Amino acid sequence: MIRAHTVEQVRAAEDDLLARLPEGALMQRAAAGLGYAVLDLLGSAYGRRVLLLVGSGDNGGDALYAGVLLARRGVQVEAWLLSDTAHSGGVAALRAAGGRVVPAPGAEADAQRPSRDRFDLVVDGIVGIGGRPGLRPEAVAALARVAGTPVVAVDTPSGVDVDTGRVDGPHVTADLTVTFGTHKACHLLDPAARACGAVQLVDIGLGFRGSQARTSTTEFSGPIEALQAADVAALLPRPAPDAHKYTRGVVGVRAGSAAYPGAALLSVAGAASGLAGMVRYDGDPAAADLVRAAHPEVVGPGRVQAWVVGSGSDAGAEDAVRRSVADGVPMVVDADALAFAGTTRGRPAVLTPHAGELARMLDVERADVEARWLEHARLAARRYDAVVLLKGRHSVVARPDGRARVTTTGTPWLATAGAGDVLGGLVGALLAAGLDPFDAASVGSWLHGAAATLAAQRGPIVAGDVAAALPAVVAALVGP
Ligand SMILES: NC(=O)C1=CN([C@@H]2O[C@H](COP(=O)(O)OP(=O)(O)OC[C@H]3O[C@@H](n4cnc5c(N)ncnc54)[C@H](O)[C@@H]3O)[C@@H](O)[C@H]2O)[C@@H](O)CC1
Ligand SMILES: Nc1ncnc2c1ncn2[C@@H]1O[C@H](COP(=O)(O)OP(=O)(O)O)[C@@H](O)[C@H]1O
Ligand SMILES: [K+]
Repeated sequence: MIRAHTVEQVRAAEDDLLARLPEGALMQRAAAGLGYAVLDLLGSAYGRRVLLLVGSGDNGGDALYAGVLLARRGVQVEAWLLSDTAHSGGVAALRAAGGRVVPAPGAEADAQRPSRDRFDLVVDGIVGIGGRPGLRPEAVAALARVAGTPVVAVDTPSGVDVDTGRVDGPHVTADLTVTFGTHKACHLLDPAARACGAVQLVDIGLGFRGSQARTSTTEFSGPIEALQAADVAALLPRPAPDAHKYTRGVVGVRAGSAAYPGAALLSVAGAASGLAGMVRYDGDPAAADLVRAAHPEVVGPGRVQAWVVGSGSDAGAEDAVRRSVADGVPMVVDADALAFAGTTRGRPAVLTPHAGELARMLDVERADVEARWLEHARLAARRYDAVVLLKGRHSVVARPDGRARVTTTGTPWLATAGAGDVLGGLVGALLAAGLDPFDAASVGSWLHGAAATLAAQRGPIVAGDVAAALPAVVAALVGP
């Protein structure tokens, strides 16, 4: 499990460790991890040209000492200091290792112009966890001079809001972010996560004790996690040796309509992933004929352990929600049914809006949701007293108490019509199999993204391909 920690928590953990280590040891660990990551990306050292953008703090210090490691291996390293108080030990060490140091803008810098504007790679050591969101003009100007060059961000892409994943104003967009000790929220949550590129964690020995909530300071707070393959494997329902179809759980689908029969098929395809014992379809008769033709194992209405409601339900959504709520079993509320999500209060439920649907549910603009994914998912979870799975590039699953998980599997090819219907069915199957709404939503979202990535290896995908790839993803996790 990846757990993001706040800046405050990182500082506290760092204090514990600093007290036990010789001065500078922690920075050397970080810089070594960073330096080797840069070497990996460069593929070779001798004669390659790397630019360090160095701010006033320890983030710049990490960049400078990584530059020392690179210079010793034959990389031509140049550092542009963006402040006249850059890490002095790091500056001296880089000079001693043969690196070129260009002072901060001013009289001295005018006398010593940067050697060139062409580099193989830029290391962003402008600011890390000590940075305020946004960039100062000198940083913006320096980045503009090397636009188009691959960027490795030190700890965080400078300019993003580390603890919320928000992006207000100019920021670095990296190809790789090398972070230290633990992930931070900005590595998981969009839009900041998009600015990170790939994220590599370097272990520097930081330890985190006690509850994460301990040091939380905002009203809507709580741990932020990202499931990994092993976590999903551990949570996946598997048939007991003496299982029969009813003990494995029955999932019911109330989706699709005469106008949208395809939604019934796709919702059922997600539910019929094999993770529950049986699938029932209870919807439009014409859609039911199509469902039976495509999925002969699907049966008609009856008792279920979870309902999936709303994908393509059209005018039937309100009635489908009402009848499902009356059953008292956990439910997935998707698409057309989200307009009636208020009536599920007090029942275990997973609401699965995309950003536009969540904006309507909260009466805000879609752009607001897309600027602050976590905050809006948490707000909706609390307001609707349900688990909210806010779908997007990095989907966010939030509980009413603020705990949240971010899905990092997936591919942009998944942005295809009907993909959400498959997801709803899959989450319903996991609910029916006995997972609680938070686990069902986050495990389902992880599997859905992984299945899309697998299917997309053969080329562009449609929603049905995602459902078809689910068994192979499950097999890779838990074996046949
Ligand atoms: N905390 C830890 O556990 C470790 C931290 N290390 C490094 O230290 C970094 C944190 O260092 P610092 O606390 O010195 O903080 P930073 O280096 O992130 O920023 C320091 C200073 O930058 C200036 N600043 C703030 N916002 C700015 C902006 N938007 N534009 C330009 N300048 C701005 C401020 O004067 C601030 O004090 C981490 O991100 C990491 O790279 C590592 O060396 C090792 C371990
Ligand atoms: N850019 C993206 N990268 C990865 N996954 C995406 C992206 N955009 C959307 N998705 C995923 O694709 C699915 C789309 O679902 P949804 O918006 O409900 O579409 P539909 O209503 O057509 O089924 C969601 O699971 C969402 O997380
Ligand atoms: K940085």
